[in-house]
Amino acid sequence: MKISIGADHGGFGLKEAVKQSLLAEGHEVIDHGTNSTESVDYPDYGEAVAWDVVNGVADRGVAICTTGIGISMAVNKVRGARGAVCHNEDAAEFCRRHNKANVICFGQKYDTPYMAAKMTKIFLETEFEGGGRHDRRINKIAKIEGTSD
Ligand SMILES: O=C(CO)[C@H](O)[C@H](O)[C@H](O)COP(=O)(O)O
Repeated sequence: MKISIGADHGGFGLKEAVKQSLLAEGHEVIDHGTNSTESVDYPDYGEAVAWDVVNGVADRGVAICTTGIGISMAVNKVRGARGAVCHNEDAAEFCRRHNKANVICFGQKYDTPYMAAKMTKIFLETEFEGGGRHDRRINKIAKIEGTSD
């Protein structure tokens, strides 16, 4: 798959680790940076990842900051992006199965490289269940933001 990834200075180290795990799994990676621990602004990186996914440049996205919170807020401001902050495997699975998340968000403060790589793998390999109630809810989210899914 083609994966867009981005992080601010607070997520830089974890981004590098997740990027390496993606490459090792044979994925193509679009890396929007940042490329050091020099202070930057997380909305710039969340937005870049979200647009890649929404525009079909990437199949899925990974966005990382210190907590995962700020960058997920930025991701979710882009119409059609569904960013999910995950800190465990169950969340990584269910954000796909029920919520059709297209961007997974991590917090370097909470998520180890091992766990982030594991959650990313689950996120990429799990399909949206679809079906009546899940489609209906995704469509309601799309309606809130003025898009159809
Ligand atoms: O976690 C974040 C946003 O939710 C960011 O990664 C920031 O690093 C965090 O807000 C701390 O900011 P600082 O400029 O690194 O002190």
